[in-house]
Amino acid sequence: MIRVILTDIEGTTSSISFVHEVLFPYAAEHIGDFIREGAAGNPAIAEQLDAVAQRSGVDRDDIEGLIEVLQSWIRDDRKETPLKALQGMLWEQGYQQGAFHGHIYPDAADYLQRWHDRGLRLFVYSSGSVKAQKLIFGFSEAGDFTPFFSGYFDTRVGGKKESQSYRNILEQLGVEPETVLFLSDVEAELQAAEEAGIRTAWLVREGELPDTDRVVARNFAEVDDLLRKR
Ligand SMILES: CSCCC(=O)C(=O)COP(=O)(O)O
Ligand SMILES: [Mg+2]
Repeated sequence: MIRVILTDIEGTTSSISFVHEVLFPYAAEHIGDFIREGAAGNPAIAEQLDAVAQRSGVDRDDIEGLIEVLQSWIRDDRKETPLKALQGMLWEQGYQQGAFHGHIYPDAADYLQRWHDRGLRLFVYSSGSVKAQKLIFGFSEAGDFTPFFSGYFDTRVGGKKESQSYRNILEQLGVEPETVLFLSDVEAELQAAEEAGIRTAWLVREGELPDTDRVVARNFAEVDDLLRKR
């Protein structure tokens, strides 16, 4: 029986276009000045720049070089943990200033609340940092959804296409794999979760349905139908 829902964000609870056409461009526009102003005096930024330098091989004192690396990672949608941490800090400014609100599909908003009220425990697993996850749900256009979530996981538990990451999550949650349903729009993530014994549903929100043996859902109402049948 499913007792835990673990959900991806981009393409699952929220649109890919919001992430790629609003969040990423905002980060690209502001990250240079954010780092130039904070590199020396802000230990949280400095810590991430240490990691960018280590990962890229660019000299730690070459601030413009590090910014260039970060810009290229944004362009290439690289799921690098220090980039994701810095993006979370930047987006906090954007949300707080009202530059944008988090997108959440109406069906996701509806069923997250219903599942919470029904006693299911809800967790997020996204490549976006935990801070970014709390922001998109906390400042969503439909209100604050953070009270419905019991916890958040990001790439600090490992990459989303690696089965060990899901084993790490199971260990932290202290639950049996077959009690967890993972929702994602990316098949390689579903495959990795299944290798850890977790149940999955593939969110295919647009376009043709794939020819697959996997459990597929168009939206969270269809996921709910699956839950009720299990
Ligand atoms: C947490 S909102 C920003 C999402 C993000 O930065 C990202 O890379 C999307 O990753 P996901 O694992 O949610 O597909
Ligand atoms: Mg996704």
